[in-house]
Amino acid sequence: MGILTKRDGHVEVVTVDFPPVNALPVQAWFDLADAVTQAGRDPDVHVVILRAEGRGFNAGVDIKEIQRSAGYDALVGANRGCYAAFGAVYDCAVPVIAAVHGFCLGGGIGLVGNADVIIASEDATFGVPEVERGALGAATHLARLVPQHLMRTLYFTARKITAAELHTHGSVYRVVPRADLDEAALEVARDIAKKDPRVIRAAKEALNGIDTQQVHRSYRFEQGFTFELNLLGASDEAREEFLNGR
Ligand SMILES: C/C=C/C(=O)SCCNC(=O)CCNC(=O)[C@H](O)C(C)(C)COP(=O)(O)OP(=O)(O)OC[C@H]1O[C@@H](n2cnc3c(N)ncnc32)[C@H](O)[C@@H]1OP(=O)(O)O
Repeated sequence: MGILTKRDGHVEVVTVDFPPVNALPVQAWFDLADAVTQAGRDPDVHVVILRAEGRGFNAGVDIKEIQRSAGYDALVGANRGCYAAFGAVYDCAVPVIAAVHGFCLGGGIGLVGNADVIIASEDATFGVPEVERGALGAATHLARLVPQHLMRTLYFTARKITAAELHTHGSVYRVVPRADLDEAALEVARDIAKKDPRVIRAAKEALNGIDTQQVHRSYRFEQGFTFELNLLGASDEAREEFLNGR
């Protein structure tokens, strides 16, 4: 359990393992950020794969941790941890390949939307249920996966979209059977790892440099509304509703 790392040649495989659903507590977001950043700093690493164990890739922030914590430390921590983890994927000095299975929700979209390549299994679904949780955020990242009006529709309705649908939009590169997911991600990773790492690192920096979307500022802007909704009490009500099963 935890954020685990394993080297496969020049590929660093970062695995998220927080049963039962990979809803990450505050510390795990920071640990994930550290693992991805450290991997990029290692000159022997040419590419990173981000994957998960268990029922789904990611269920977002640990809502229970926020609700059982007094004050706002866990809420602020979750927001700062997500900012750090999403940013680490984007800023990683080498390409990050997300290998997604099962559900990918909320914070999971933040990770995947900032990744360089997305491979998904046939069972994968993606969604941002923030409006039902009294939070805002990850629209920045969902907007990287689908066109604007679909992003808005998904955001306002909290509906999910399948890996196959994302493939039609070009954001998911390949959709494969669940049993083939790791190998499919490794196949792309090895292809990248074969190239001159000096060129690949320069290419990552160049692609970030010409990106029209300022992902860090954009997400930080969204987070401001999460804090407003918390001050209004709307967020607390939404989280209690989720935990009480309504
Ligand atoms: C910027 C980022 C923002 C965010 O990330 S906001 C949070 C966004 N995430 C969500 O809203 C996810 C909500 N969860 C779900 O939709 C479902 O769950 C799943 C699809 C992930 C899994 O569904 P199923 O397989 O039917 O399992 P289950 O019985 O619903 O959940 C198993 C246990 O996991 C707990 N759990 C699920 N999600 C979270 C979470 N995000 N934070 C804390 N706990 C969570 C449940 O409550 C339950 O627990 P118990 O076994 O004690 O009843």
